[in-house]
Amino acid sequence: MTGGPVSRCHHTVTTFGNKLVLFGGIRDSKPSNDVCIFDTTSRSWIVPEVLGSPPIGRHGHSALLLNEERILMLGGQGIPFHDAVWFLEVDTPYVRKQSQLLNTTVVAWSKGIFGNLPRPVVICGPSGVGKGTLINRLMKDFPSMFGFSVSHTTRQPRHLERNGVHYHFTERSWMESAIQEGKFLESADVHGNLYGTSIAAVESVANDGKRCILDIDVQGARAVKKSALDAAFIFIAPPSLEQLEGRLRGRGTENEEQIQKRLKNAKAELECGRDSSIFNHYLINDDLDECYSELKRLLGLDLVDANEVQGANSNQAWLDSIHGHSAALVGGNVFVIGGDIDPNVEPALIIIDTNCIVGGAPGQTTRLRLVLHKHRSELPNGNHFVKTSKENGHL
Ligand SMILES: Nc1ncnc2c1ncn2[C@@H]1O[C@H](COP(=O)(O)OP(=O)(O)OP(=O)(O)O)[C@@H](O)[C@H]1O
Ligand SMILES: Nc1nc2c(ncn2[C@@H]2O[C@H](COP(=O)(O)O)[C@@H](O)[C@H]2O)c(=O)[nH]1
Repeated sequence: MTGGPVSRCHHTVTTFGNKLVLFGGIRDSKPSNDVCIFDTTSRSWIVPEVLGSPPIGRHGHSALLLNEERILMLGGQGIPFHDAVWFLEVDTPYVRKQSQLLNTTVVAWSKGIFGNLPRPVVICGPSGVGKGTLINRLMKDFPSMFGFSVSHTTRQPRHLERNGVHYHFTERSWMESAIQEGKFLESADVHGNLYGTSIAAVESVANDGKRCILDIDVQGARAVKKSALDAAFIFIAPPSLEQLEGRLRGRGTENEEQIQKRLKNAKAELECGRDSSIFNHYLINDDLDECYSELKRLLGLDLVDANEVQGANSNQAWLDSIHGHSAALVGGNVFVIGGDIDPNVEPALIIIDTNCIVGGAPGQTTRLRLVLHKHRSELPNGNHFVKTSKENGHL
């Protein structure tokens, strides 16, 4: 409990049960992204535990409670179209579970996406099979399309491995606490070290509008399968255990004891790779070029020219820097009226359908749908469109 949030203006306050959820505004002359909750029964302020990567600070945005479980935050001055919709989950199953775990009030951020994002891809297979080689090639050929989920690990960095690029190299005690705090999507003991995918790692790729690639072991794949992340699962197998051993030795990054441990674990992993309740696809990495072509085919890239691939989300400029507008919810449709979209552009009417949204924290909320976007000049009766709509009983 505190005496209340720092004073501000151009924020939003949304009613949720007996609580008021305050977000954003100009605070200390800067756009803020903090969340404070006022309990109207006890008349006291609560500072919640905020999970997920938050949006950058904003003011002049609007906020609406959807289905008594999440608050849609829309726009904000200077906020680009691709960052305009965020959800603050206040009572979803994920938030309820985390509240129980952490024994405190929890809210969680999830970025809103129009349409479908391609599913994240989990690449799995025994150590030395060539996962990293295939993923590096994919990232090099399609840099604007794919982003790598940088895992945390307690193992020592290899020669040329960079912290924050290949892995976040971490102390076990730090990682164990972070896992307890719910910051990891999955984690596992692999070949004697702790590895894990943080929620932030997956979110950071998705927030860049890219398709996330996870290179994780079979225990991790099992855990991700059970999570809210709707991913495609691909298992990569070697042509033989002898060739796997040859590749591991040829790589020259492990000592004899570690090689033996990895080869021993490979046998169980190869059995698990055949489990069709987890893996959608099974590839044998014999000839590298052939395996890479097959991987591209599975990902729908076989007919795509790597040089022509652009980033996602290119046609939503109608939400660019929308602020000072008002928004109302009717039957799952968000009606956005007015607002300074751009000093040179007149106010508009925008209708966004939230009825089909899927996903949510930890991760993004997708399948938002644009129903209508009209400039003032395109609306009936020019300046009086709100009055006219009231008279007609609909917008
Ligand atoms: N099809 C292939 N034929 C021969 N060598 C290969 C093939 N694919 C990969 N390699 C080589 O095998 C070694 C292991 O590959 P890589 O490091 O990509 O494996 P990995 O599956 O990512 O292993 P880890 O899980 O331990 O990170 C590398 O030296 C790589 O050049
Ligand atoms: N469950 C997870 N497994 C992971 C993760 N990151 C990597 N891995 C797997 O560990 C082994 C060994 O990797 P190495 O870099 O030490 O050779 C390999 O199978 C990886 O796929 C993770 O975040 N979670």
